[in-house]
Amino acid sequence: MGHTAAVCDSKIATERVKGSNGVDQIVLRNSQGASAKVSLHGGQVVSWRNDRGEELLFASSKANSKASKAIRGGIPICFPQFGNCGSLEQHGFARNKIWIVEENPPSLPSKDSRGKSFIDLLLKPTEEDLKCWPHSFELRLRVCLGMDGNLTLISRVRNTNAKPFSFSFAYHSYLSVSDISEVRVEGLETMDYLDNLCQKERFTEQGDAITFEAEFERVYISSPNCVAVLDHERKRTYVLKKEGLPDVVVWNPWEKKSKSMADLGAHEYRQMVCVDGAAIEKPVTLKPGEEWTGRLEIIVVPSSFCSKNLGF
Ligand SMILES: O=P(O)(O)OC[C@H]1O[C@@H](O)[C@H](O)[C@@H](O)[C@@H]1O
Repeated sequence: MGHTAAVCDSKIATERVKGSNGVDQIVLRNSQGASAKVSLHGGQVVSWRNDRGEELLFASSKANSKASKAIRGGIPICFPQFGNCGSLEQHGFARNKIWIVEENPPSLPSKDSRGKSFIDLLLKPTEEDLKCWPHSFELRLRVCLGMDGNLTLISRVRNTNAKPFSFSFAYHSYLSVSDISEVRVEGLETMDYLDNLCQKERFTEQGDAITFEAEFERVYISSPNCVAVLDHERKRTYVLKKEGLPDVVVWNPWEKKSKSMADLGAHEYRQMVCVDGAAIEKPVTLKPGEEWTGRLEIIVVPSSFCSKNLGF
């Protein structure tokens, strides 16, 4: 992690450290000892720890250390394309670009800053980006760590072009779990989904909750704004609350696919599940000057708390 230097964004003191891929990361801390780390590579949250120092996001032991690649784990930002649905590279270019810290971004509601440690990042297209996606935009990301340790990501996309454009977006959130066989995703019952393992065919979720026993790759359409991921072994529940993000992606590569992924350890698929707040099925369209906001808050609670208080 080498060099450290103080970064003051004038609102809150944060720290800048060098990531193992050589790209700077911003460390956010709250007064309770929780922390989050955001890489300028991709605007990707690469670590989120609670006040006991436990890592809440999965990070692969074989994560690529090249500065040109997204890290396998954390929360990569997929923009302006999700997956391979388009002419761009898989999941779009934003996760592979170097973002900058923005000192004075346009204001956000006070709930997205009050009492929180936060950092604002900005991505604008380069000449190179404009050749493959000819739309001028500003993509802003605020990452906030609350007093309670909650993690909130707020993305804003502004059309700075003279013509409308459309895009897809996802917070590709790799949650750390004890073992995938212990995991249950609640809140997506009866929802329609596109199954990426069946040529994106549309089905309706029949089960009470999602459990995992094979490769899983679905986009749940127009899903509720609150989804819970329960880890029975750890008795820990992640609650994802989203705004402006109608869809939820649920992904686990399972054994065979993970063997083909050079940056994932042989059995590491068991320690992760991706549950993403996303806008995929209906791409977002912005007219010149318009702005879109997509907000994801992740809360971690004991599982007993969740079932009693969150209505699952
Ligand atoms: O390996 P990547 O590009 O980070 O993508 C990871 C996975 O992301 C998922 O969202 C896709 O549904 C999978 O098909 C893909 O393999």
